[in-house]
Amino acid sequence: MKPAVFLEFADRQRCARQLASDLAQVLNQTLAQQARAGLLLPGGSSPQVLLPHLAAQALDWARIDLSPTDERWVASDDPHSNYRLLHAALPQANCLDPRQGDSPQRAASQWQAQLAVWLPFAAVLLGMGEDGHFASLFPGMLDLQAALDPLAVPAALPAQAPVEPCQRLSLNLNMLCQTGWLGLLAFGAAKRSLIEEALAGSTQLPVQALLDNGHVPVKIYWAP
Ligand SMILES: O=C1O[C@H](COP(=O)(O)O)[C@@H](O)[C@H](O)[C@H]1O
Repeated sequence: MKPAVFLEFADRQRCARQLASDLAQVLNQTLAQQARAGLLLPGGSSPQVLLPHLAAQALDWARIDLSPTDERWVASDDPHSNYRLLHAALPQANCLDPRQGDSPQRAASQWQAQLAVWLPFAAVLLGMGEDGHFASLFPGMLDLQAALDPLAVPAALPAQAPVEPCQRLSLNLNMLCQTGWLGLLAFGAAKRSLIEEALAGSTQLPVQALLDNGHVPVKIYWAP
């Protein structure tokens, strides 16, 4: 497999512009060959600069199936909801709410079943925390190793964050790798240092497993 590619930009706007254009190219290529394209995007703060650029791309949004890579177990209109962020920014896409049941376990299993119909995804973009987590796969989490196993059955699972909102839903690493294009968006010096350590193979953090996934090379978009 090709190694990860590290793309460095002078500022966040330039980074977001290029990433939006690259995502649009992948999605348009997919839509030229099939009826629908699956897109997974992260929540949190990093995509907020990306989403207006992405919304401005020439894309047939009605044919794009969109889901967050992970979700906080809060109401879908809560300001912490990743679904809320994506749906508000890209209202014309078919945005799937991961809250598909009345408990995290039931929601995860329904969300997983619905995503299985979209496979393979056209593109998956991840964010990363300063603790090295991606999606909602946090260092020290119960069953983390199973969720990071590149040979695990592609799945959605209940997850736990060390900070509020603690109860999460996340896709496992192998579900996130069922894609033709895999990207990681990260801003700031602290995240850059972590990525450099992971590229050198010297961390035990979740992001290390992402970069070493063995399925699909990761394109890293970074700006200060
Ligand atoms: O909790 C989460 O954190 C990560 C990173 O967020 P950021 O604010 O540091 O960009 C995010 O990718 C994930 O989707 C989110 O649920």
